[in-house]
This record gives sequence, structure tokens and C-alpha cells, in this order.
Amino acid sequence: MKHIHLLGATGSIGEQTLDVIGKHPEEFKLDSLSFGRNINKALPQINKFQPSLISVQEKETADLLKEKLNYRAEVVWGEEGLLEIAEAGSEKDILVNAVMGSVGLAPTLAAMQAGKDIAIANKETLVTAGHLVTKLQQEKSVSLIPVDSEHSAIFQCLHGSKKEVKKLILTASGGSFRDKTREELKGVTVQEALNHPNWSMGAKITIDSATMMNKGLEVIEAHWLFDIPYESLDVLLHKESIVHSMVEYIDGSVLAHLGTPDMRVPIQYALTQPSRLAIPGAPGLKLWEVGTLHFSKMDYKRYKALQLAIEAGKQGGSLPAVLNAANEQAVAMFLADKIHFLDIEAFVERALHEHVPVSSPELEEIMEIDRKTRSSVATYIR
Ligand SMILES: NC(=O)C1=CN([C@@H]2O[C@H](COP(=O)(O)OP(=O)(O)OC[C@H]3O[C@@H](n4cnc5c(N)ncnc54)[C@H](OP(=O)(O)O)[C@@H]3O)[C@@H](O)[C@H]2O)C=CC1
Ligand SMILES: CC(=O)[C@@H](O)[C@H](O)COP(=O)(O)O
Ligand SMILES: [Mn+2]
Repeated sequence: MKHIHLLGATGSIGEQTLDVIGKHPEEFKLDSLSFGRNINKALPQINKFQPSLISVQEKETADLLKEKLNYRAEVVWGEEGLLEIAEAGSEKDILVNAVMGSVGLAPTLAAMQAGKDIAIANKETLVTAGHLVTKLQQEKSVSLIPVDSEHSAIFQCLHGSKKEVKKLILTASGGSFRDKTREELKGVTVQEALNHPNWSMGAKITIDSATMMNKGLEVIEAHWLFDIPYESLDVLLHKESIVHSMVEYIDGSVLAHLGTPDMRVPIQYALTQPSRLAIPGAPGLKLWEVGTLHFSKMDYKRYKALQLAIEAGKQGGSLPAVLNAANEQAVAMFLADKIHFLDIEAFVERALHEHVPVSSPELEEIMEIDRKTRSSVATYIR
């Protein structure tokens, strides 16, 4: 029986993690969970799984939740609460980090300190502080198992060895606006941007997918997860999201991981690897129904955010943290209808330009840079 601690239980990844756990009660037990503010979504799941520790974003939600629980549990709140979840239980437990944004960084480090393996969906953790996370991972000999579909695909193709690898190739769907020119992007709405062609995900990552920032974050994530230089990381447009990513070897062989766009596959694999379990009710891949798969070269001029991210990743230091914080702030402003779609990448570019880089920032510096960048970007509205 594996004991699971879940950050971000009311989100897209969180809900699918609960689905995986609920389908295999003989394999998994949910010991603790966190959510932000969505008490209506959380409550039925909490009463079903009865975790002994729950963390929420604010004290008011904690007080309300305590009144509504139908069993006894400890309820904590705030960023401290996320740390309590990260540290709860024993070294043998797994933390699933499915919270959105750089708020996921400190709990990742805390769980590693506590000796836990982490199933990592929260890509912002590795983007903002890949150097700190990988250093601690080695010191504590813990595993960081990818949940992000592309990284899970690569992890599965690699089978634990990077021997004779030439390139990792991340596939990108192109997001909601893949058939639009940059000129046509000027008038797009939030509703249109939230309409991803293949995946049903949280709002922030869906916008990242439309700007292609998601793939930029994923290139940085892959660099740290697989300890691979940026020169050996490629991005390929693939509009069907059936090939989740590929590994090219020195002899020209290419191994790919295929499947329907269903995040329960990488989530469950992160919890069971190297073994596998069935996913009851999953439709399975019927390639004859898909018919044709399309691939095309990435156009870095069309997708400027991708280029900004790769450049920030290559330069390293504090720049990826600035990229991430500026992007989180700009996406929140776009979702609130305060800025245009193309402002997102313009604001990220400006924040990077204005930042004085720090070469190897510690956690406190990263958190301060994150706070400062968000406040600066909030003032960019014309
Ligand atoms: N969705 C997907 O298919 C994929 C997602 N990922 C990554 O996984 C992570 C989660 O994505 P996704 O599930 O889509 O996100 P969602 O927006 O759907 O969910 C985010 C979760 O985090 C909680 N949350 C947000 N902010 C805070 C905060 N400040 N403090 C505490 N809790 C908070 C939310 O709580 P509440 O809603 O209750 O307020 C919710 O439970 C992201 O890093 C994303 O990039 C990676 C690959 C695929
Ligand atoms: C499901 C998942 O892993 C997302 O990160 C997904 O990859 C988004 O798709 P695109 O960024 O390729 O549009
Ligand atoms: Mn992905």
C-alpha cells in the first residue's frame, strides 16, 4: 500500500489523481491533501477519502471546512500548511505536487528534505529553482518522477538510462491558436484562449499552451529532470497530442511514447513505476480512428514565448525565475481581461530585460525575485 500526499486536489491534475487513487484502493491510501479555495469541489472528495491532514489557502476556508467535515481531521492553512503536508507521514510516502505556480517550490524542497519521493506535475518548481531542487535530490537520494505528459513519455522511453541518447524531442500541440498568424492573435479573447484542442486542463496552463510558454517551461523542466544540455532538446509541432514525446539515439533510432490525451496515464505511472496498472474505463488508443499524425518544424518567430523561455533557461541563474513569475502575473492579468493576449509575452520580455541577473540564487532570493517581478509586471498595464 502506497501512502499519498496530494497538493492541489481541486485542480485538473489533483482531481485525476484522486480518480486514480479511488480506482485502486488496494494500492493507494490518501493521507493528506491541499486545495486553495474551492471548498465545494473539495468537500465530497475529502469526505470520501478521509485524509487525516488537510491544508487550504486561507484561514477563513479552514474555519468553514472544520464546520463541514463529517469526520475528525487536522486542518491547516497558508504556505505553512503546504509545508506541513510536504513533511507529513514517512519517507516511504509519495508527494504528488499538483499545485499551480511557484508556490509549489518550497513544499517540493521540504518533502525532499523529509526524504520523500515526489511525483512532480508542478513544472514551475523546476523552472524557478532547478539548480536547488536537483542538488537536494542528489543529497537526499530521493526520486523526482515526472507527471507532465512529455516528461513522463521521455522517462518511459529512457527506461532509467541516458546512454547513447542524442536528443530529447518534446512534442507541442500548438494550443488554441495554432492555426492563427501573429496578426490574427491581436484580437483573441480569454474564452477562445481557454479552448485547448486536445487537453482539458487548468486555466493557467491552458493559456501557457496557447502562448507556447508551456513548451518553454517544459524545455527548462526537461533540462533539469534529465540533466541534458539545451542543445540536445528539440521541440516539434504535433497537433494531435498522440505522440507525447520522443527520444532519439545516436544510431538514428527514435523511441516514442503514444497514447490518448489522458493525464491519468502519467499520473498513475508516476505512482506505480516501473510497474503498471490498468485504468478501468480508459478508452485506449485506436490509431485507425486517429488516421493521420502530423508533425512540423517549430516556428520560433511565431511562438516568441518559447524562444524567450529557452534563452532564459540557457542563461540560467535567476532568469528562469523571472520568466516564470512574469508569466504567472501576466497570465493572471490576461485571465482577468486586463491585458491583451500578445501583452503576455511582451510583459515577460520586459521583465527579463529589466532584471539584473543573479548567478546562483538561494531559495530566499528566488522567492524575493518572484515577489518583486510580480509587482513590477502588475504596473506594466498601459
Ligand atoms: N492540467 C494538466 O493536464 C497538466 C498540468 N500540469 C501542471 O500541474 C500543475 C497543476 O495544473 P492544473 O491541475 O491544471 O491546475 P489547476 O489550476 O486546475 O489547479 C491548481 C490547484 O492548485 C490550487 N492552488 C492554486 N493556487 C494555490 C495557492 N496559492 N495555494 C494553495 N493552493 C493553490 C488550486 O486550488 P483551488 O482551485 O481550490 O483554489 C488547485 O487545487 C501546474 O503546474 C501545471 O503546469 C502539467 C501537465 C499537465
Ligand atoms: C498534458 C500536458 O502535459 C500539457 O502540458 C500539454 O502538454 C499541453 O499541451 P501543449 O503545450 O503541447 O499544447
Ligand atoms: Mn506537458
